[in-house]
Amino acid sequence: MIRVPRGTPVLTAEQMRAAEQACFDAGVSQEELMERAGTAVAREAARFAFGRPVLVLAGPGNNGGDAYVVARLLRQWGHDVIVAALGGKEAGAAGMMRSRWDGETVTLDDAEPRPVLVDGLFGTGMSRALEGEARKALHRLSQAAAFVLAIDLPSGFATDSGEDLGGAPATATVALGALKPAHLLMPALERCGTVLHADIGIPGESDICSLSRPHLVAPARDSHKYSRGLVLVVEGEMPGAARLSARAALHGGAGYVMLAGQGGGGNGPDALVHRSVESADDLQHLLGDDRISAVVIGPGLGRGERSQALLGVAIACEHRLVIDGDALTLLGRDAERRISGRTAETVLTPHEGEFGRMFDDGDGGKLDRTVSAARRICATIVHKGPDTVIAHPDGRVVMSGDSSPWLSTAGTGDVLAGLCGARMAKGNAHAAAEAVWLHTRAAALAGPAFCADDLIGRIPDAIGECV
Ligand SMILES: NC(=O)C1=CN([C@@H]2O[C@H](COP(=O)(O)OP(=O)(O)OC[C@H]3O[C@@H](n4cnc5c(N)ncnc54)[C@H](O)[C@@H]3O)[C@@H](O)[C@H]2O)[C@H](O)CC1
Ligand SMILES: [K+]
Repeated sequence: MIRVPRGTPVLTAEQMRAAEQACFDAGVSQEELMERAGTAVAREAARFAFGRPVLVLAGPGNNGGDAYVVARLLRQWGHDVIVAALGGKEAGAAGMMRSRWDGETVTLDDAEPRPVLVDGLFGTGMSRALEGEARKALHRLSQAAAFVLAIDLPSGFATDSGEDLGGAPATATVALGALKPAHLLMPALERCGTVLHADIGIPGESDICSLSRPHLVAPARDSHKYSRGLVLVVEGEMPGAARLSARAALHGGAGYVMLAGQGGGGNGPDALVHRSVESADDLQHLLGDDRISAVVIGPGLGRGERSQALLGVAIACEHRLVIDGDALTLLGRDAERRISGRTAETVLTPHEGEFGRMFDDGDGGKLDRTVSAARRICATIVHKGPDTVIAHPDGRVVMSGDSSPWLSTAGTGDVLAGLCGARMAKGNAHAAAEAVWLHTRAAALAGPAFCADDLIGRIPDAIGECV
């Protein structure tokens, strides 16, 4: 189920205001923008209302201004609409839209619940916790509604971090002009419901965009296993995890996958080549093979001295490197010092706990913290979770908010690490986003209650949708 529009620019509140200002400077009035915003939302409200009575919440700012446009248009189209207002601007576009509403208006306190609620209390201007009458009424009215449509954002969530400031959930949200980080970050991500993007003529340029299906190309006719990429996966104390990564790399498009360690390869596919590595010196020797395209270390690595020594050799090598799992824990707060000097492309794939152990928490949201860490460490960070943030050192960011909750099972992180290795093997700058998309899509195809081995089996189908 596509919850968020794919490949769509994501703008922060400040970037949004700058984009709106650029429109005003180009001669588009705030009233015109508000009319476009309100029309886009009214069309969706009419679609979902099915003729049921509508209650429109109008806040004190421009989100409220949009709400008055929605109410006026729905009434013109024959819908039964009442506005519940919280204060309200006299001046400006919002004041004008408020004055053009000639239907019934009640206070939030007096508002009776109705089946369809349009939430125009607060949007990107949310600056502090929602309290008092506004919070009480919003929760009372949204809980009683059968369908809640939020204008731009569900009221009560911080635009740039997705933090819950006392907000209430929506069934669907119409994102105006561009997506905002809150549409793709927990907990707001879960409260937006289905996000619809309304292009209202605000050109939104951004380094941040939502994840989209990659365009992959089938191997050229003269390809061979080395030209498609040799991925070496380092085995550690738990060889099964490395085997999951290695199998994921094989199905993820690598031409040749080598499993290097003491595990003997287990009963993995015969296509998986096992090379015995006892010591760090053995690994160092193996990494001297310049046919290697990418190295994956961390899944099941363990945290003992031998693991630390293997990690040291992998970091020092000249190959593209994926660092996951135990290797991230071994790096800890030393990550920046040990990784930032690498010349070859490096991708770290931490979950929230591993990220917190490597980087100071800082007070920003997940997006800010990941972007800042990627810049500092000069590596790509795939900050995993239901809201995955992929931050590149050059400032490019891809956000994904559509992953299956069934991914919360052992080994799926190992699979993603192997997929990253396979996609990096071709040396493209979008490898991490490709891997995350394939991982997310394979999970959707695997349906409910899959295990990591099932997930691997679905990767070719996901690739099939991209070539
Ligand atoms: N993106 C677009 O293309 C357009 C967006 N529009 C709409 O404008 C809002 C943003 O409007 P703004 O006036 O900046 O802020 P809000 O309406 O979200 O908030 C109103 C006002 O409320 C005050 N406030 C903030 N937090 C609280 C709180 N916790 N309790 C009480 N009051 C609070 C604060 O002073 C805010 O200024 C955007 O979301 C769109 O809906 C344009 O209308 C059209 C183009
Ligand atoms: K809103």
